[in-house]
Amino acid sequence: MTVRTPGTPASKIDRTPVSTPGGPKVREEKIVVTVRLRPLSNREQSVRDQVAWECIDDHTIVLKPPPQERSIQPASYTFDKVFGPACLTEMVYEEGVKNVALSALMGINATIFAYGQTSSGKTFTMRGITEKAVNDIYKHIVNNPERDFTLKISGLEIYNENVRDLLNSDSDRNLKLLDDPEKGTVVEKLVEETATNDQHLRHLISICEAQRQVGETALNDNSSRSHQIIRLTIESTLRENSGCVRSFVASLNFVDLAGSERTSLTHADGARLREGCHINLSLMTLTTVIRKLSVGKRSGHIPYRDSKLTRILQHSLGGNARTAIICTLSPAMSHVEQSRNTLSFATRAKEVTNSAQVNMVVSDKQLVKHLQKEVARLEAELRTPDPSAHSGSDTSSKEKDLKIQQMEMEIEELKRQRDLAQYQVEELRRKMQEDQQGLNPFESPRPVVKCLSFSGPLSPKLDRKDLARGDRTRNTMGRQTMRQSSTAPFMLMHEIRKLEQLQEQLGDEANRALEVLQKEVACHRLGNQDAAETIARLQSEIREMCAKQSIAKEVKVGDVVAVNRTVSTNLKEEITRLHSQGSTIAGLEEQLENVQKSIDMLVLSLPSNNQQPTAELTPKTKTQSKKKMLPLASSNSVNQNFMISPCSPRKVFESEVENRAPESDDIVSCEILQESEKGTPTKSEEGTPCYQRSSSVNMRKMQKMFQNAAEENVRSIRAYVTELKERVAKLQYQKQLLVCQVLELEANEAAGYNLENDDDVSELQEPPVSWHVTFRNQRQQIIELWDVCHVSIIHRTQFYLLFKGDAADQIYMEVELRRLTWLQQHLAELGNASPAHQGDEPSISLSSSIRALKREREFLAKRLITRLPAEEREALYIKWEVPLEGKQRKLQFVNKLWTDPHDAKHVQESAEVVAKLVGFCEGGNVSKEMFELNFVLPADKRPWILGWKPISNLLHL
Ligand SMILES: Nc1ncnc2c1ncn2[C@@H]1O[C@H](COP(=O)(O)OP(=O)(O)OP(=O)(O)O)[C@@H](O)[C@H]1O
Repeated sequence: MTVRTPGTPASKIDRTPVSTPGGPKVREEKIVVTVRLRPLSNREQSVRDQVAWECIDDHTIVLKPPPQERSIQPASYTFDKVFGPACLTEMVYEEGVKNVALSALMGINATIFAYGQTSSGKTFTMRGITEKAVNDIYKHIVNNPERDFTLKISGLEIYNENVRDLLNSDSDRNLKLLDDPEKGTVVEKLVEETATNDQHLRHLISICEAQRQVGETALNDNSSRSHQIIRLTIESTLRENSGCVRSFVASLNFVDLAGSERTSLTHADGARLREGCHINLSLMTLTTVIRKLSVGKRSGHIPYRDSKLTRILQHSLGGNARTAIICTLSPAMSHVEQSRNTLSFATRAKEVTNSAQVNMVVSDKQLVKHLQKEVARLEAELRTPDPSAHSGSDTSSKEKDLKIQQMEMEIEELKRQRDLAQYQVEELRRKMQEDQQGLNPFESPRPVVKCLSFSGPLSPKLDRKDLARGDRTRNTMGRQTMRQSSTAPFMLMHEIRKLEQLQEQLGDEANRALEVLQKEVACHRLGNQDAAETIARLQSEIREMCAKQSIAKEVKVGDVVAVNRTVSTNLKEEITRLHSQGSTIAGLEEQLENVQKSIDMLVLSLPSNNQQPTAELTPKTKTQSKKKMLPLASSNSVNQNFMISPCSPRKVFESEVENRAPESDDIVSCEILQESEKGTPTKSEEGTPCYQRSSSVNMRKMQKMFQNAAEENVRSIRAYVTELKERVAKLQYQKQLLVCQVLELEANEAAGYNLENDDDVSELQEPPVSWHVTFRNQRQQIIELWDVCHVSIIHRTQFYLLFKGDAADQIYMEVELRRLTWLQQHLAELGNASPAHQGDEPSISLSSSIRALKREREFLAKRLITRLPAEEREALYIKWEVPLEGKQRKLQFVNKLWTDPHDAKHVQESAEVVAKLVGFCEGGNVSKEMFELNFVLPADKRPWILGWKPISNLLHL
């Protein structure tokens, strides 16, 4: 049989908090500490020992040394209760521990300790307390007939650190303590007897006491030489018919400790001395545990395991139990020091907090009983269908229906999810097939990744400002390129062809956009001959461009593979051809830029931009506005279609033909409309046909509608052109990337790598790295290269804020990295030599980069005043450690930005500051379009942006 520790009184425990309405779930409670001062013993009286202590009230005990004992300082101690020599044990029980002891009847573990020096009255007190508690327990049982109570008792003593069973007189052996993950510490094979009644219980208790080790010392004829623990386990359940299967279960421990003793006073030797040592040692551990617990449970390690006593009583010390300690004192002057120690222990114990809970248990036996009853009831119900039970079955059938409905819905949902998943798989498969066929490299970055991106880790970290390391990076990149598939050169050419097809497509789209715009202008009848002419000119240029491209198109993609034996020659030819075509893309960009300008002009001329509110219009302005407005409305149908699919002008035009009436008809219909609204034709100042204005409300409404439609049309075209521009920029980027790769291949070839015999490539191949990791590595490398190459910090900020690891950013990251690597190499080769001139622009050099960066920092320093309020500036100076009294603080501050590429926080904060100064973050809309990737010449040329231009010049793009 196994006794359970107080924290785990039963095998299947479902602990629920102490039911204190409105109170905390776990009852946190300090240990109840009382002091009992016994009368002077006969022995003490016989040696004329004097009384040193006095209980001055119910809570305070004071040390009052007699006048002749001048060396002893008076002292006062306060506790939950103090009991003087005249107090009976009953009072100690009633007022000191009863509450705690009887908690066990409600499922709360409880422990009552007696602590004190030898012969101070512990055993005397605990015997009385145990007796009183047993009385009360049985009184409670009698008073609560609705509950079934089971009382079990076990008794053990810890003698010389051995655990002995006090109910098993045959067993003299040391019982083992076992650690159970669920129950805590358990004493193996400890006898547990079930008490049949109070008499039986008392008898069992008396057996325990009789078994206990007692010996005579100089201070006590019957000195307890061991710590005794009598444990009552009380389990109570509501009686059978209640159907309740949960029980309260708790342990009530009566702990009579052996007394601390001084060998000098007990005159112990031999066995007594050995006992005394063990007693003192385990009490010392108890004191340490209490001391540590008194300063808080989280005060580090609590040495419960240092003695068997503290191990067994762990739950009573700061755990799941209510605990009361009675500290017993001898009043004798001769024991003042020992009594002081006891009071000091008591004072510590007052500060220890326990967390008691109600222990509920579901016993297997009860559960089986309950289930058997339930089964019997259901069987009976089935046998005799009772009409009253019918309504019940109706309810349950309704519940079933409801459940079935619910399940059907769940099945439907699951089916839907399955179909969706199947569809997604199909989509994925289709896309993969498309990718393999290389249908459209723009739609997804995947083909680029497959053919162009690095698969291995990037080059090692660059040392700051170490241009000489360019070689290493270059070689690493070269090797990385080499690690790509041996078909890389063919794939490159394949990619180039695909890009060209795309470029052609873009040209087509731009042309269509222009056509739409031209029609819009024609309909507009702005009289803006210039705009119409410009657009016509642009159209013819684009047509010309398309014609040029068709010659190049004659080389089919498939042909590339056919000529794979002369890879190097082909690549060189490709480069030459690309160089010759470089201006085409630039031209396309420029043309689109012009289209946008034309649109801007249109926007400026729209009624909304120069029209006053109708009520305030002068007759002249009214005439003008009407003149502009009506034809625009007539073309509305075209542009509504255009708005639906701005990226697919082919569709737009098809529907345009179907839906749109001739322009002249539109005008006529407008005229008719106005005529019918009793307007009179008139002439404008310019003498162009004009339409009668209507003063009616309907006419005003119509005007408003037309105006809105016109604005919408222009906005749509504008958005479309912007998108085209972005796509052209992307195309440019991809082309650059290809050129970079071709250059690298050439360089590698020149360096002796055998492109066509790449047998050991597989050996070099490294496991694929996830895009996220690659992105982080690439970004870090880019940041370091920016620093090394003194790249514009505005550019750095733009790039840093724009590309944050999106899958679609791969190509941009690679191009940036390649450009920078190229630039680093170029700068290293050039050193500080005077740069050669490329056309009108001087080629970039290290010193020119540094100068440009310096100018940029000066510009940003000036912006500090206009962009940031004084308080924010001051805060930044403090944060960035710019001396408050220093000169040129603005420049000092800006000079600190973007200076440490290895500090991620510094980089982030630098980017944030620069973004604020330049105004990137305003409105929170940082878009890729906004940056235009620096391939389109910025309208607002700043010296720092020019820093990039020579790179493209050097690449002849
Ligand atoms: N409150 C009291 N009133 C009268 N007599 C008392 C009281 N307390 C203790 N005594 C007597 O004092 C003597 C010693 O008491 P007791 O054996 O209980 O001390 P103890 O602390 O258990 O000692 P030990 O640690 O050596 O076992 C006993 O003879 C006991 O009857």
